[in-house]
Amino acid sequence: MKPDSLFAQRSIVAVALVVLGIAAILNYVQEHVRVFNREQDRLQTQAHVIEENLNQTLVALNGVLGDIRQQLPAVEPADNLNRYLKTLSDGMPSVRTLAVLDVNGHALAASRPELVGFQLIDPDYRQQAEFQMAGRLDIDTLYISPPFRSTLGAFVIGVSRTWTDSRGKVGGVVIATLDRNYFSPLLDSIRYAPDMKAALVHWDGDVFLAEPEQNGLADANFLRQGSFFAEHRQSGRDITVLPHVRFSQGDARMMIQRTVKPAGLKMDKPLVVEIDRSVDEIYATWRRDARLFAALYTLILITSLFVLHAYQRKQKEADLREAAAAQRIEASERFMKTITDHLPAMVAYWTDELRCRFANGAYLEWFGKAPQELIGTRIQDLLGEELFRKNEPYIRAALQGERQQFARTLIKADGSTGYTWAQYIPDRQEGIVHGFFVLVSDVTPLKEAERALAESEWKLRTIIETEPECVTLLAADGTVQQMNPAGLAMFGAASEQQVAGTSMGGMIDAPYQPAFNALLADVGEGKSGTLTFELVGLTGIHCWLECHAVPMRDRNERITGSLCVMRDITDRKKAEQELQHLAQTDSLTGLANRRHFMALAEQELEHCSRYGGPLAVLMADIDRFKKINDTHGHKCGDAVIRRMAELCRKTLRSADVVGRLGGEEFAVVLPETDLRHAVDVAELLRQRIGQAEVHTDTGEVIRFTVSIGVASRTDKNADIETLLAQADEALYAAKNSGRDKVCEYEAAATGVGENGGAARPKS
Ligand SMILES: Nc1nc2c(ncn2[C@@H]2O[C@H](COP(=O)(O)OP(=O)(O)OP(=O)(O)O)[C@@H](O)[C@H]2O)c(=O)[nH]1
Repeated sequence: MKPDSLFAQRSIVAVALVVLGIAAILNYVQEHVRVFNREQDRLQTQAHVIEENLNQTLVALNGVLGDIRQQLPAVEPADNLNRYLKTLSDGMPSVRTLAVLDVNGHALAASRPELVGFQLIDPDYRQQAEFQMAGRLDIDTLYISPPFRSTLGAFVIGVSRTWTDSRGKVGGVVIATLDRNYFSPLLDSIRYAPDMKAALVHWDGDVFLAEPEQNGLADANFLRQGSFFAEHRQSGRDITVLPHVRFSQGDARMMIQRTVKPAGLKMDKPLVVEIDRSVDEIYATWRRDARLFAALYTLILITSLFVLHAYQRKQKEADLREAAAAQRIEASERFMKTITDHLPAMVAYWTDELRCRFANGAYLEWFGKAPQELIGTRIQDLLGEELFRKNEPYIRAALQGERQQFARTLIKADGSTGYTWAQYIPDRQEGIVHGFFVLVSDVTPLKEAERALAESEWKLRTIIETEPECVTLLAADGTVQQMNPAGLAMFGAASEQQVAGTSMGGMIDAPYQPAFNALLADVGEGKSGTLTFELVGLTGIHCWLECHAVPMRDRNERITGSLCVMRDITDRKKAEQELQHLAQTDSLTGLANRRHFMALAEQELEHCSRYGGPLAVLMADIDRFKKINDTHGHKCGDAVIRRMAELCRKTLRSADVVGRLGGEEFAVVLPETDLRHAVDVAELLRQRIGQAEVHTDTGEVIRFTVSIGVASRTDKNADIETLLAQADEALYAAKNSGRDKVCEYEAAATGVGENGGAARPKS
């Protein structure tokens, strides 16, 4: 809060308090005047009540005294007069005694008969009466005596009129004494406050009656030089109001003095009613209210000052907090501006009235504006009508609280085409949209990169789709995601949908599936590998594929699957198989040649060694084959050899391994066959060969025989060469024993065979 504001607040409170104080003071001054006027009116009214009563009394007495005076000659004797006076006196409660006095003051008749003959009048009053009687007599005047003590001791005022005898000579006075006991309650009745005093005073200053009764006051005389009473007398006014009199002792008082002198009544001296009240008591309520207000005002003053002080202190604290917050906001705004100015994007804020409130450096630069030019500008003016019309739906939607994003192609200031990606982000606070943030990114490089990427993708796709090899993408679980047309053709699929989601492992032949799964597992670990396998496609086409698999990774280098490039190697595989077949097969007989036979024999021997079964070997050689050749020609010799091979195939089991070791020599491995059964097989073979015929082109029939050596595996450590050598030894024995024989090899050779070797003929 500014010092000016603090001062203003203090001034306002001070002025308010002063105004309140002045208003209250004015009000209390007015109230003071009102209290004064009201009290003055009330005192005057009360004085008037007494005056009226006295007026009536005096007028009535004047009449009564006049009546008595006229009746005097008629009322005789004295007793009758006494009764007459008593009757009149009883009818007038204010009158204590009615009496007819002679000039000496002796009672000639009285309402109280006991007074007859006594001198009733006070000596002072008698002097006055005598004075009246001496010649200044006025029979029309009502004489009011000063208060005096009567013969019976009562304190009275005498009211008298002069009477004359039949000769017109003054005979005395007709007098009525006013009873103080009658006027005392009357005077007391007009006192409406305890502090109120009332007195009935004779014109000469003698006090006749005072309420409340005060010691000595009844006998006091107010007619002193400079007294208030003397001033009232001298003023000649009927009424005197003294708002603030102070006696030598006592409090200040408001006093009313009223002369009692009925109009039309001739009196020698009037009476005076004097009423007064204590000024302190008159203003007691006012003063109490004023004190109360003063206390209240002081309380209000202190409270106001305290509240103001507390409020201003809180305001100062709030100001400090606000200033700190403003500093933070300013720093934050500076920070935000620094950030936004370095952002490779245009940032701005538009209010709900579509006026710019903030724009970063890039935004200003794009539109070529300075900050002071742009802030407050209408968006229509900045964008222009055409662009505004295009963007207006997004603007309206953003102001409805919906986030907007859209692409826009713009012509830049330098004339080049720029691509932007705009976002309108509503500024929603407590459900109300106050404006929206604009974030515009220049995506021209991205667009160009996208275009280049699209071109690259198109090229790649073209390559893949025209690639004669199968290119397929597999998911991490080995299912097909994508496959190019060449791949679809290999797998016999009509469309990509037919294979999409299918397990690749399930599509290849069962024997290769473990190896293929192992390959995918390796790829899943980041390795690459190659596998050749056979495949029977969906349409039943058989082919050989060579698959090269590499891992596929996402942008985080996470392996997401595998890329498999599969080449159809069926032709190559067939050629290889053909070559292998040729390399392993004897071209004349189709049997395994020596090398292949030896390999197969090794396998069988190894199997036998592993599982512990028996195994036998035959060595067969056509007898005197040279002669056949020589007799029928080499071609017929070949036919004999082929027939020999045929008979071997027909006679022996498929599990038996037959090979042509060279010329007319054949070897056979008989798995799971002991020597005895091997000899039987050899014998059967010998017999069938012996029964066979080969027809030459010339119609001749060639018959031939064979010698067979049999050896069985008795020594577990014996290799195939040893066994063949043993069988060959038995063959040698068969040859030597006359041919067309089967000889078995015996380990403990004792005279076996014709040459005494370790073989002996079977038959
Ligand atoms: N037609 C033909 N003859 C062959 C082939 N290979 C070897 N020969 C001949 O087979 C003959 C083998 O003769 P020999 O080794 O002397 O034995 P043999 O005449 O059968 O006499 P024994 O074995 O003792 O009964 C030779 O004359 C070879 O030229 C062949 O592939 N075809």
